[in-house]
Amino acid sequence: MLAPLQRLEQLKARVREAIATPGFGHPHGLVSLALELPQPLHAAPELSGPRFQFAHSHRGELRAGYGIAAEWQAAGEQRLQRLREQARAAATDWHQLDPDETGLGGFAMLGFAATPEPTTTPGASDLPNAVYWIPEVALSTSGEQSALILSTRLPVEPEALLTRWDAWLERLVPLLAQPARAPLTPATLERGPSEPALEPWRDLVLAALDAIERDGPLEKLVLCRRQRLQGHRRFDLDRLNDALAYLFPSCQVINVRHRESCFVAATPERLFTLRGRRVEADAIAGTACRAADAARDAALTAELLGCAKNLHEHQVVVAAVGAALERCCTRLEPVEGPRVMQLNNAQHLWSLVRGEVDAAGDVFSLAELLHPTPATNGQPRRDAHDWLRRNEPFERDWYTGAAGIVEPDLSGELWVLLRCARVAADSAELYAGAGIVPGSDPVSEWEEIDHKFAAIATALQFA
Ligand SMILES: C=C(O[C@@H]1C=C(C(=O)O)C=C[C@H]1O)C(=O)O
Repeated sequence: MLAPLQRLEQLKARVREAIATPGFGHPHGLVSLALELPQPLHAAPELSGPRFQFAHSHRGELRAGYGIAAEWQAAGEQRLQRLREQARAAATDWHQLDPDETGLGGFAMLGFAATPEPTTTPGASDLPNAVYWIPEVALSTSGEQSALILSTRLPVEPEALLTRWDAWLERLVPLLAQPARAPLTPATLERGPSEPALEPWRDLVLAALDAIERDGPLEKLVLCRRQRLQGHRRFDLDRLNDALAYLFPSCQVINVRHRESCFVAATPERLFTLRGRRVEADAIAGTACRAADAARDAALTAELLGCAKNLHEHQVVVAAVGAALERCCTRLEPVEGPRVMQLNNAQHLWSLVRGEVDAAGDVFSLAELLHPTPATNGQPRRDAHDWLRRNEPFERDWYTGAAGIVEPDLSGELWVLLRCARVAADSAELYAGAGIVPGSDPVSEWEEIDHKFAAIATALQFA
């Protein structure tokens, strides 16, 4: 193993050396070059242009990408099947070079909006409906091992590639060694109106309850709100990432920026993890707030575990996740849970559903089967989707979509896009929702969503 590469000039020399090797001479396909970095990275520094980040403090994991080496976009009912075909074709011709034996390599990001219909509201989104994206430059940290990974389509002219990659290294490498910056004085953020406002929200919840209680298939609907926050300074993504990692160390801190605004989330909920043939999915539904006083907090936890309405809301999700996995698994393990997942601003009922997928299983087929779960949409899936399309006052865009890292063998992990905001310059739009089942009360659900908004709102104050 080579000594850790600490300086820009060393990395540039390594890149020049690598570009001259046969790996770059293939007449087609993709090549990724991984070079060892000396220290674990906790967050990916901000650079202008397209970027994404997935950072998980407790796990000590970071995956980030900048620029676009290759990407495929899709919308409509077939969006995941179409991306799957393209990802499969790309995977068969993707050469991985790992001269430092880091064990790390090129990867892609898969992300998609809540629903496959393209947005109809002008300006509502600057993210593609669904995208499979191989970044030109990536950072990867797993435990103590870190790498910088450069990827390109082939064939490529070596001198042009070297010029391009040198420019990336010059922009990025000096930022990797920067010490954490001192936090800013928390800013006052002005709350804009909530969409819907309280009265129309009450009507919406009552209409949902009516639809559920009528003789029909609907068992559960998840309704959401949008809240605008206006800051007095431009939000700083590095500081926002630091604050989210500090406040939510057990959540996945996600950023995705394709064009202008940055979609940011600190989500506790995995859609699934697929490693080898083993799949693990979270079922999270049923929420209580936290209390500063330990005895009160324990009482809230006990209440949540004993609340029939929350247990029913949770069970609907467990059953749907189990049924989805049954369709692609050769073996399912007994469900683990519900237990309580505690976050800074909320606590949730949480169960784990695990199994072994059949030979056809990959991230795309699992995403198709599992997304959206009744945790964010409702049950049954199609009826809930149609009801929400007719009744929700705005488009969800990527909120309650999913995103994550896909390995070249099409295994990987996707996260449900919750506790999120679309951040542009000095303003942010926050999205959050709550599950409605018989017994749900409009005002309690309104307050539950306020607690969920607090996840990103608190971090934005320090950005
Ligand atoms: C829809 C959201 O959260 C979902 C709804 C929950 C609930 O209603 O109890 C809990 C966790 C999430 O699955 C959100 O945070 O926006």
